[in-house]
Amino acid sequence: MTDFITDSQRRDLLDGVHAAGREVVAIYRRDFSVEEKADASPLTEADMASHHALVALLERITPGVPILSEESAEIPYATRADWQRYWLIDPLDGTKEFINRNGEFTLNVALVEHGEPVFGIVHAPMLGERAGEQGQTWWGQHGQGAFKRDGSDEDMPIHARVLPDPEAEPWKIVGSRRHGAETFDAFCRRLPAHECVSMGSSLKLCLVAEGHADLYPRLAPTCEWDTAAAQAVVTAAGGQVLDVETLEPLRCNQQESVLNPFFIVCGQRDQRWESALRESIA
Ligand SMILES: Nc1ncnc2c1ncn2[C@@H]1O[C@H](COP(=O)(O)O)[C@@H](OP(=O)(O)O)[C@H]1O
Ligand SMILES: [Mg+2]
Repeated sequence: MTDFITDSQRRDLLDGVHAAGREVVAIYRRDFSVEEKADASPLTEADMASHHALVALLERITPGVPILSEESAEIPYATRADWQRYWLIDPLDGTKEFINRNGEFTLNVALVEHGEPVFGIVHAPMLGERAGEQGQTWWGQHGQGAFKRDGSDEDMPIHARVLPDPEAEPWKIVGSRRHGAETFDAFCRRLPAHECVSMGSSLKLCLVAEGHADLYPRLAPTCEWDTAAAQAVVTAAGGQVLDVETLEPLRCNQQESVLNPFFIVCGQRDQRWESALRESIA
């Protein structure tokens, strides 16, 4: 459990992430330029505006705590390996969804302690009834639980749900709009009765955290900043984010590479999906 983030710091962080979200929304609503990064992935003005806003916020609230952002990731492992505690951020996850203007993008801020995401905020400024003003926000903190804000500052507790009897209620499986469709289908074919839903960005993990989805198998690459904030939400909501090979929780900052192993997000472990997973990745 982290007592590093006090209630007042958390309030300031949530306010600051919302302010960064409003900067992103202003860009979303006008014409914006799209560049290509070295790895051929897109970069917009909004990614950089959010990056600068979040870095300034974190430096103000927790001076001296190191920050690793998708947009300033060139910090060698020799330096990062000594970090006991750091902020890991993805200023705009789902950049392609942002460009397509379907609203399924998020701002992601995680506090990682000894490799474990212990606190996280995921903010989707263009979702919900007050899209573009308050949007929707999920946050979780070890020892405090997980919560959703939907259009207001009210924190509603959320929980990952117990897997239903699939004969009575099909399992809900969430997958990416763009990545890993073949392996996702191979896994789903081996499951009992289920329904699939597609979603962009770290919102997929939030759906499991709030009990709107049962499983999110990610059998395609992601980076640590894509998942850390939402992993903190999922675990605080009673769920898990597990490496598909070891079924151990994902850890950050364990090596030079910031690539995650393939993983599955669940409310709880269950033999039925574990055997489907083993067969589909064999
Ligand atoms: N080949 C690859 N290697 C690493 N990460 C990848 C990847 N292909 C996609 N991703 C990650 O997957 C995220 C999008 O996932 P999804 O399509 O499920 O929403 C991207 O986030 P960004 O939008 O922040 O770049 C990106 O980080
Ligand atoms: Mg991302």
